[in-house]
Amino acid sequence: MLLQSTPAVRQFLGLEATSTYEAAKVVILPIPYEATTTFRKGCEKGPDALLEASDQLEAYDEELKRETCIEVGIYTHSAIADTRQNPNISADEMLAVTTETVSRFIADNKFVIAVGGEHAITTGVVRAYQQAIDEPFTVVQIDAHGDMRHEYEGSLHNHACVMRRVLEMGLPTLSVGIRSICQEEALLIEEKQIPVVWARDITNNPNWIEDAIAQISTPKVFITIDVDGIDPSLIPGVGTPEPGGLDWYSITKFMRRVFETHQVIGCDIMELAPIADSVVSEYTTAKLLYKLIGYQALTQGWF
Ligand SMILES: N=C(N)NCCCCNCCCN
Ligand SMILES: [Mn+2]
Ligand SMILES: [Mn+2]
Repeated sequence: MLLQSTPAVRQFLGLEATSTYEAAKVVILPIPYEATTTFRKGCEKGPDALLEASDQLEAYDEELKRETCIEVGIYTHSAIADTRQNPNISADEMLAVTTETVSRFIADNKFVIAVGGEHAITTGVVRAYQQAIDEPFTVVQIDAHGDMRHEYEGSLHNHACVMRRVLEMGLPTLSVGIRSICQEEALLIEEKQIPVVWARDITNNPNWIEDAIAQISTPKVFITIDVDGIDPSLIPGVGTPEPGGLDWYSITKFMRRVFETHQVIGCDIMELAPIADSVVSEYTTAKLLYKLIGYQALTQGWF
């Protein structure tokens, strides 16, 4: 059922595809939380910028040959842990409300896509899935950075530590697009043999997608996308841009293959920090989010 009245919360794709929460298969959860970003700030503005840009997306997906949003109800929830409203939200408060909110959506059998905000949020999202699912799942990370530091700038929940917290949950991981790590992370990756697809190897290996897929050790997968994993020439609006990132068709082809070969239980898209007078970062990120919904619909028989 499409809502007739204008919803109080800006909806992904605008009014073209608004669904009620009850009718929606997909719930988008804006989490404009920013507390530990280093270098360039602004990712607390990411969710709103993405939603505004999404108005300009075509409902029709020329790859899937479907109007995904018409066939798959998409509901955008109100923002949580909004540091624009309350800069003093603690990491523990953000994690608690994130886990509680995502848990509610999981219990309602929704496919959740959380939109940050800084990458530290992902700890709260993954906790919700680990509490809901009694089997291990692989956290597939798209990122320029390892984010495997034990702590950074005095916090265990710095955005540079999120994948260390995930590893501590005992979950298998696969990190893709990595091209910036510290010595501590290099030693950890070597010692624990953590699966990493290095950005530089992607350019040298035409079979990199299937080789990466082969490293996923569980049927279920959670995908966390730090948009700085994509090249800054495509998404310059990030906190710490690193050259040599994934291009559009690399990320979308990889995502489609992950959806085709594994059960994706949920996703998040983090670290979009829009640039004034430019829409390319938020538009590209919005389009990537829509592609994820399309691949889930395609592989789950929602079409
Ligand atoms: N977005 C991220 N995950 N960034 C990682 C933290 C930045 C580390 N800079 C280290 C600078 C040392 N001079
Ligand atoms: Mn990053
Ligand atoms: Mn990250």
